[in-house]
This record gives sequence, structure tokens and C-alpha cells, in this order.
Amino acid sequence: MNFTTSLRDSYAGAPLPLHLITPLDFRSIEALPASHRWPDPPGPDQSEQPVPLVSLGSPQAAKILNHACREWGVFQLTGHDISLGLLEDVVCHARRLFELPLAVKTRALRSASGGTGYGMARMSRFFDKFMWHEGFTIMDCCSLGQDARALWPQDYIPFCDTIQKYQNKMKKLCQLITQLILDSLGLSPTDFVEWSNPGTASTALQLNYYPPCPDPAHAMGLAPHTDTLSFTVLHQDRCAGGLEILKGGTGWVPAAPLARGALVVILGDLVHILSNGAYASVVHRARVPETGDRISVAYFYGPSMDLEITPVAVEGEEQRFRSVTVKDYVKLKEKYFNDALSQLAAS
Ligand SMILES: C=C1C[C@]23C[C@@]1(O)CC[C@H]2[C@@]12CCC[C@@](C)(C(=O)O1)[C@H]2[C@@H]3C(=O)O
Ligand SMILES: O=C(O)CCC(=O)C(=O)O
Ligand SMILES: [Fe+2]
Repeated sequence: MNFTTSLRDSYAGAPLPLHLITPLDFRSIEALPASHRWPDPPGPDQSEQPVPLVSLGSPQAAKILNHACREWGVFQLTGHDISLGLLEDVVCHARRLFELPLAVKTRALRSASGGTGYGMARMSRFFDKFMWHEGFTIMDCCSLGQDARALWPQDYIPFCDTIQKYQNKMKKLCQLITQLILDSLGLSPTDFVEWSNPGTASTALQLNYYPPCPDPAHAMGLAPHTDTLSFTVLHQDRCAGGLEILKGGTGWVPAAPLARGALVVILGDLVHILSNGAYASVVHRARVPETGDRISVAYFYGPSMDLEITPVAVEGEEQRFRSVTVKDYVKLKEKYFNDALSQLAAS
């Protein structure tokens, strides 16, 4: 029998120790501890260059998307059909979750070999300092029900309903974005079926929380990284003090939403491989806000774990990466993190 690996299963072989899963009890801290103090993270670049804006339905959308994917690896997205009400609801539920006492949140702690639940970002083990961040990862409705019940035994249904509604809307939006990206690379409708089959797509939803910090200038919300799957659709609850992207030749550029409801689409490693390196898998990080807290909601989207990705052939250009299945790439990323792409370089 042929069993398909899910994103969730793919973490089972790489258990993490508890001290790399359980976050600090941020509310009990009055000064930034040495464990969370980063040696002078450089501030954002002051460049006026804004992240390109793709407005779905506009006649310019395809052209701007093509430019944004090549030059930036990120774009703002408006004209989508995710209502402000739903975006606000999901942030409200995330806030309700992160405001619970640590002892309650740890009832839904990610297990050592699990991919879902409450805890530090998976990538924490690649850094010698801890991040000023706590997260909650959701991959399927079965684990969601279990975790939500552990958090709110009497009242878990509204959380599950909102998350499910958000996941459904995001999945449809991501199919559309996949179609636009594949079209812009000149791929065919057959490729689209493989890359965006809603039944087998690899998806994860991550609620990110950056608590109020006593010394934000020396703390790091999420350290520099690239996202693994095709792309990530990010909703941010504030228009300042958060996501920054590393733009070649410029430095760190802030990528706060241009307007309420504008989403930010961050290209990931799989699209970089597919495009033979033409589309940037953008390095990004999250800073800690100067005042108050910050919430972001990240939806990660990619094809089936069994899909084999071969870079598109471009005349006169060498193939930069070996073909790889999604599940093997996820394993490479787990092992080599930010060096995973170079491990895949065609010799
Ligand atoms: C699908 C996923 C992407 C992610 C790993 C995960 O399985 C779920 C959590 C995601 C996240 C969020 C914070 C940054 C990141 C690098 C991490 O450690 O966990 C991403 C992962 C990723 O894109 O590789
Ligand atoms: O919170 C943010 O702005 C960034 C989140 C992010 O990069 C992620 O969840 O992978
Ligand atoms: Fe990210």
C-alpha cells in the first residue's frame, strides 16, 4: 500500500527537546534576559522603495506580480475576498489564546516529534539566542479540536469554527495565487493541477504572537529565515514595527500592510526551486514592536508532499537545482535550515 506523508508526519523523525519548544513566561519578565538579547540587530533600511502591490483583478496584476517575484520575492495583495471581519476575528481568537496563562497554553504544547500546537518556532534550534515570540501551529482539523479543547474545555467551538473558515478561504486564495505564479512562469494547466490540488496540498496555519517587550531594540521577534513551502500569505494586525524583508542591494525593508486588509505574500523555497532561482525566496524577519504587542497570522501553502519539483527549463540557462520531492526538501530544510537550497545545487 502507498501511504502519503503529510507535512505533520514529516516532523516525527526529528524530535525536539522540551526547552526548544516551551516559550518563556513573557508576562513575568521585567528586563530582557541575556538568553533573549540579540547582539545589535541592524535597524531597517530607510529606503522609500515600497513592496510592490498586486491588486487582484487589475489589468496590471500579472505584470506587477512577475516583477515582484523576480526583484523582491514578496508583494502586498489587495482585491482578495477575505473580509476584514474574518481577518479581525482570527486575530481576536489568537489574542484570546496567547493571553491565557502559560500553564494553560502548555496543555496544548507541541509534542517533541509533533508539528502542531503551542510553542516556539521550529527554527529556534538553529540560533543561540531565543526569540521574543510564541506561536500556535495548526495543520489539520483533528489536532485543532484536541488542542482547542485542552485550552478551553467548555468553549472551544468558536475558535475552531473561525480557524476552519479562515483555512478554507485561504486555501482558495492560495490556489488563485499559485495559478498566477505558474502562469507567469509559462507553466501549463497540467502543472497547475499538480501544484494546487486542494485535496493533497500541504498547508499550515501559524498564529504568531510578539508580546510587549522591555527592550525591543535588542530583541528579535523571528530571526532571519526563508519559508519552506511555495509561499506564505501573511495577515498582520498592525501597520508598523513588524515584518522586514532583506532586499538585495538595499538591506532590511519594512513590509507592513499598506492598508487594513492588505495581505503580504512571501515567496518560499519551493517556488524558488521551480523557477530555477529566478523568483526570490525572500529572507525575512520579524522585529518586536516599540510598544504593545503584535499578532500575525501566516498561512503556508505548497503542493502535495509527493510532488517532484523540477526547475523550469529556460533556454540558454543551466539547471541550478536537482529535482526534489516536497517531502525530501522539507527534510533537507529540517537538517540544514538556511543552507538547504545550497545542498540542492546541481553540481
Ligand atoms: C509548514 C510550516 C512552515 C514552518 C514549519 C511549518 O511546518 C509550520 C511552522 C512554520 C514556521 C513558522 C515560523 C518560521 C518557520 C521557519 C518555523 O520555524 O516554523 C516556519 C516554517 C517554514 O516555513 O519552514
Ligand atoms: O510575523 C511576521 O511578520 C513574520 C511571520 C513569519 O515570517 C512566519 O510565520 O514565517
Ligand atoms: Fe516566515
